Amino acid sequence: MASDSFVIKAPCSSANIGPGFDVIGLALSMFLELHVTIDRSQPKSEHPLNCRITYEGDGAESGEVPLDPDANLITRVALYVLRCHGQRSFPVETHVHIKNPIPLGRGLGSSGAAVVAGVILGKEAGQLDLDNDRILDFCLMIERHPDNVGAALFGGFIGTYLMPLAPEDLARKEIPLSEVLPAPAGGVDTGVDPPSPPHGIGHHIKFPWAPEIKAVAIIPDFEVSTAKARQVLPAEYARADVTFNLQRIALLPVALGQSPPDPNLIYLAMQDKLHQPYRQTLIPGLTDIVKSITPSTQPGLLGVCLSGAGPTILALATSNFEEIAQRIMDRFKQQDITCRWQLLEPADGAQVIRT
Ligand SMILES: Nc1ncnc2c1ncn2[C@@H]1O[C@H](COP(=O)(O)OP(=O)(O)O)[C@@H](O)[C@H]1O
Ligand SMILES: N[C@@H](CCOP(=O)(O)O)C(=O)O
Repeated sequence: MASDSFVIKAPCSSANIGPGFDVIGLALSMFLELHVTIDRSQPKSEHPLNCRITYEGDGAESGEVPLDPDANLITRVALYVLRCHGQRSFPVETHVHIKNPIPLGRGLGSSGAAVVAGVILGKEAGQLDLDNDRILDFCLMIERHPDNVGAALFGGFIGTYLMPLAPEDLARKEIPLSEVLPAPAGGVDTGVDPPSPPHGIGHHIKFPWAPEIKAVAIIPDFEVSTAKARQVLPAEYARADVTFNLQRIALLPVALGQSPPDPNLIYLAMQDKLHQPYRQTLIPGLTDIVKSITPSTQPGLLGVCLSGAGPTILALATSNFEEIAQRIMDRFKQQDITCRWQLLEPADGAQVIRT
């Protein structure tokens, strides 16, 4: 086909949902879109790596998202996929228009959606035969915790897990990120082939979700990078804290699938001792905010947790969404933090729409 035009759509996600650190992910109804046109009839391109990027959405005014194809996360990921298949650059002439409403660095999986969309962009641009399991392998070479990319790729409410790999595959999977996505080279191809992912790194299982449960995202006006929010976590945990989370993670998927939902069970099942207490250092008042409302003090509320690595707070509820959001925003206000809120619901996974 001489020219091709399509939209890649990937949802945002809320990871962990309390006790499910690096395991549980929930795809939600806010979507990154890549509007792509490829004109293969052009003899050559004026753009580095044959790709022009335009961007609208979160961070557009601050210029936080680079428009160089070897600096932008989405196109770097796509180039990684292309180069693993012997293609050194995008086809002449590729235009990627990014529409991104997902707030950057807020714990709603903007990077997970970007990585999933980037791998699919590489697949489509390179006309590659990659199924979703293989797409997940590529995603996991970049975003190494599977909860966000799993949710963005497969959609819905999921549990994710990594498989034990043979030693040579493990070494390949643990290759430093700088070798998978080399530092921006100013459009110059270093000619070095990147390491291809081992097969079957990660998998997922879908959990049921009771239709009356909605997600209220309370989004503070500051960023916390996921990398920084992982650095504050301890290397080791007390056995009692691990047991506490195991007991709750065994309840969570059952509790959120039951209709009608049991608010007290869900509230209990969303407690965590493995990541939220430590992230309080980056999110002022976090522990108090998470504990500030319960189903007995707020009708409609089911549970509250940190969304991903934060700073967004996720409240699951069946009604009174605005009141719940306002109560949490008031708590943040006591810390001089302003927020906005958005009502979201579970979403399907990434898709390609031909235009
Ligand atoms: N649509 C996008 N286009 C390009 N880069 C993006 C996009 N979305 C996210 N990123 C990159 O990912 C970073 C945020 O990732 P991260 O710290 O993991 O936070 P989160 O995934 O919780 O939003 C951004 O600063 C940016 O570098
Ligand atoms: N399990 C990860 C999830 C990070 O999610 P993000 O949306 O903040 O990128 C973690 O808790 O670090």
